[in-house]
Amino acid sequence: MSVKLGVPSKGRLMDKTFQWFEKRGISLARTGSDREYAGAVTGIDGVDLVLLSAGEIPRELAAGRIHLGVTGTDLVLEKLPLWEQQLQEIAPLGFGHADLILAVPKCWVDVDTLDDLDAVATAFRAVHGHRLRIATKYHRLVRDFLRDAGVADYQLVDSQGATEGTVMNETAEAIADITSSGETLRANHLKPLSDSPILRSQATLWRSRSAPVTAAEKRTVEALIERVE
Ligand SMILES: Nc1ncnc2c1ncn2[C@@H]1O[C@H](COP(=O)(O)OP(=O)(O)OP(=O)(O)O)[C@@H](O)[C@H]1O
Ligand SMILES: O=P(O)(O)OC[C@H]1O[C@H](OP(=O)(O)OP(=O)(O)O)[C@H](O)[C@@H]1O
Repeated sequence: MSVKLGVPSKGRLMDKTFQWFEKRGISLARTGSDREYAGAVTGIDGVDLVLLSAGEIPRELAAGRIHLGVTGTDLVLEKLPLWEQQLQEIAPLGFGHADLILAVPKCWVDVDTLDDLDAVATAFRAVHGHRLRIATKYHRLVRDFLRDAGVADYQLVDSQGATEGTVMNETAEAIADITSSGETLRANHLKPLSDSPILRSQATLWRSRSAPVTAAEKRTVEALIERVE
């Protein structure tokens, strides 16, 4: 048996994760054809690379099907309410920085803060007969944040991608999504509320607290952590 290391299977997170491990003398590589999700680890013995969707890595760690995994703080906090009992944070990786924010149409000139949003949400319900819709895939984080801020007159609309387009498509009035450069918000005529972000996220290496390990695998996990910390 080997230690399983889960890494995002595509895009910027995968490339930067590979570079981060490479700098620490551990080479991760995809093997096979472009479309084959197979990989290999060299530079340390007894570790298997498991290529996964970034969004599924928290669940795989919590279930103990992988021992170590790289994914964003946002995805862990959204998907695992009791994450500290299930995972141990090993190291922030210094990339994949993004803020989870609430954004509204730029033309809402009187709405800049959560208090403004609260006022608009109440008025919106009175005028339209339904609650102001916020599109997001971060249901738990947004709900908790708005509850703590005392905002109640809204409904969440599920959006698993292209969330900034929902306002233009008239399926939501506001959005909650990750932003880094702000380009996507600007291109879709949205502005973030000026309050602090709901969450600041970055790519992080996590260890599962529940993955079963033999004595040899435990030594491998600890050796890998020592190499990268
Ligand atoms: N523009 C961005 N800049 C930096 N990090 C980002 C950006 N967008 C998303 N991320 C981060 O990348 C991680 C993966 O994002 P996301 O869930 O969108 O995955 P994905 O690329 O759609 O992949 P998959 O569909 O396979 O899960 C998240 O932790 C997120 O915070
Ligand atoms: O602030 P920016 O630098 O413009 O980045 C923000 C965008 O990046 C992510 O989308 P991604 O490209 O992962 O696609 P998605 O719509 O499928 O989530 C995120 O969901 C935003 O849409």
